[in-house]
Amino acid sequence: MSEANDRAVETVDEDPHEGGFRAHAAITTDRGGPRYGEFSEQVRLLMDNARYACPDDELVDELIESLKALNDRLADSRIDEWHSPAGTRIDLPSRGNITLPPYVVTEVNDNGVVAELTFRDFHLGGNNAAHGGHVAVAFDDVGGFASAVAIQHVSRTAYLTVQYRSITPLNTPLRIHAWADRIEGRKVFIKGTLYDGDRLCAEMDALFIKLNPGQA
Ligand SMILES: CCCCCCCCCCCC(=O)SCCNC(=O)CCNC(=O)[C@H](O)C(C)(C)COP(=O)(O)OP(=O)(O)OC[C@H]1O[C@@H](n2cnc3c(N)ncnc32)[C@H](O)[C@@H]1OP(=O)(O)O
Repeated sequence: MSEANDRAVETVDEDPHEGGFRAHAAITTDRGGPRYGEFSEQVRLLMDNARYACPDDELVDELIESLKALNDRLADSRIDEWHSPAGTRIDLPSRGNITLPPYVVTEVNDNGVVAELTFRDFHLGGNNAAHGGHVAVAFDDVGGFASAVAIQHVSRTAYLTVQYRSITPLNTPLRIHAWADRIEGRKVFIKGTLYDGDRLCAEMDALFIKLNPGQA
């Protein structure tokens, strides 16, 4: 890591370790400012381009210097996970979390959570199709969302299985749906589907456990 990264990590306050139940709900629409979404999009584009790039030596030298400079500037603005915009900006795709495949929630109701999800170049597994791991990541997050909606509490994935039914395309708006199939005490059984139009790409069967107060 760079010097700026070392500095940033040293100055982050120790997390009070409150587990899933935090005193302050991390839901915002303004952290990072009005152009934070554009910033996230540029980062995603960087990841997409890097996935497919084949730079020559001269360009690699140039890019390394540019990226070092960018990373130094970004590292100076690092804060702890609970206060960063990424993961809390509910007005942005995947709450502004660039590590997730971008999805936009279109429905939240008794039937669960529905979202429009697009795997991008960065999510390539092979042969222009999404990597299966990224499909599972999408199910985990939208499934966790559906669990939170069903029990109005934070829960954590105990298991998650994916049935890959057909190829999941990149750069195509897909429909992901997750819902609570049944709830037994702290256990929330979540099911999910991923469709490209009428074609079923994958299905999820998962168990989320409602966290106890203070549970880490
Ligand atoms: C707008 C904002 C949206 C916000 C939306 C945000 C969405 C984000 C979603 C991301 C979710 C994640 O990725 S979470 C990260 C990935 N998951 C993890 O790291 C979890 C690691 N594992 C754990 O922490 C733990 O094992 C837990 C919390 C899952 C369970 O531990 P516990 O709390 O001690 O519970 P425990 O007593 O063991 O189990 C409770 C009951 O569940 C059963 N059980 C527990 N695990 C399993 C299992 N794998 N398979 C079957 N059954 C199980 C037990 O038998 C028991 O049943 P019975 O005897 O009561 O019948």
